[in-house]
Amino acid sequence: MDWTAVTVTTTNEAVEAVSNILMEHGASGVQIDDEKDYEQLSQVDWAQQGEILNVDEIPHVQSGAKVTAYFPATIYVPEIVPEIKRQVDGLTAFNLEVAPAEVTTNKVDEANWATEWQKYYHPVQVTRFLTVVPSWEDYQPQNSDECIVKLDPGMAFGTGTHPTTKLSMQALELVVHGGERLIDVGTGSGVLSITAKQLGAGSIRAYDLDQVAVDSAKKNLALNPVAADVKVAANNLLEGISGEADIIVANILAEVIIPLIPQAWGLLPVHGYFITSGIISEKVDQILDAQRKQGFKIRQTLKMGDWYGVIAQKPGDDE
Ligand SMILES: C[S@@+](CC[C@H](N)C(=O)[O-])C[C@H]1O[C@@H](n2cnc3c(N)ncnc32)[C@H](O)[C@@H]1O
Repeated sequence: MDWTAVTVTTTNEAVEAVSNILMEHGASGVQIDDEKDYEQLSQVDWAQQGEILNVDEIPHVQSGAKVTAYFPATIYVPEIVPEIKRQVDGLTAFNLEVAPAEVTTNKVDEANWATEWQKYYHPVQVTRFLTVVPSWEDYQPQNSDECIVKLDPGMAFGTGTHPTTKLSMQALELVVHGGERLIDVGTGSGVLSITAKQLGAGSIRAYDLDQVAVDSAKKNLALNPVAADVKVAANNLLEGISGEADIIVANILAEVIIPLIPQAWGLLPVHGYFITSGIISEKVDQILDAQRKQGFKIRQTLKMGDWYGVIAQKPGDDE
C-alpha cells in the first residue's frame, strides 16, 4: 500500500492541536519534530557520542515544529489537504500562533515508512482491558485483567492509535461475551480479530481487499498465539462469502459501509451484531438511515473526536 506523509510546519505551541486535526482526518500516526527537543543539543558534545549533528542544519529548529502524519492509500489526500489547511489557520481563533502553517505532502516508500514509524509508535492503552503493544516493545501488563494485542503494523492500517480502531475495539468489548462466530471486514493489520480473540470470540474469518493487509494480518495473528486459528483471505467486502456469523465488524469508510449493509444482514442470525466504524460525523446520519432501512436496530453509537462507531443488531420478530 502507498502512504502519503502530510507535513504541517507550525509553532511549538500549536503542535498538539495540529496533531489532533491530522488524526481526525484519518492519519494513522503522527510524528512530531519539535525545536524544543533539540534545545539541549548545543550542551552535548555529539561528536564524542559518535553522532555528527549540526543543530543549525536542522530546518525545523529555525521554524518551530513540523507535524507529519501518515495517511494510508484508502484516504484521498488531495481532498483533505485544503480542509486541514483551513482548520490549522482557524486555530488562531483560539489564540494559538500557527504561522507559517504550511502544509506539504510527500509520497512515502514502503521501506522508509516502516522504519520511521517504529521510532514513534509505542503501547496504546485503548480501554482498561485492552492495550495495543508494538511487537518490538517489551511491555508488561499493569494488571491481571489487561489483554495485550501485539502488532507490527507494517504497511497496513490498524495500529490502535486511530480513533476509528479504538471505537471498534470498544464496541467489541461491549458485544463479545465468549464463543461468538465473527467476521472482520477490512482487517488491515488484523487488530480487531486479535482483539476479539482476546475477548473470547470463537471462530473468526478476516478479509481485506488489499493483499498487503492480508499478509500483514497473517504476521500479526502469528504474533498472538490466542489468534492463531483466525482465517484471513483477500476479499471484496463479503462478496461470495457464506456461513453465518454472530458478529460482523467493519472499520471502513462510510462509502464502503453502504454496500456492506445488505451483505452483513444476509449473514447475521437474529440478535447478531453489526459493528461499523470509520464514519466521519457528516456521514453518520446516512449510515444510520441505511442500517435502519435494512431492518437493523441501532443499539449504541460511540463517538471520538469527529468519528463515530455504531453497534447495530438484527432484531427478533418481537421487536
Ligand atoms: C480503516 S482500515 C481498518 C483496519 C483495521 N480493521 C482497524 O480497525 O484498524 C480499512 C481497511 O479496509 C480495507 N478495505 C477497503 N475497502 C475494502 C473492501 N471493499 N473490501 C475489503 N476490505 C476493504 C482497507 O484495505 C483497510 O485495510
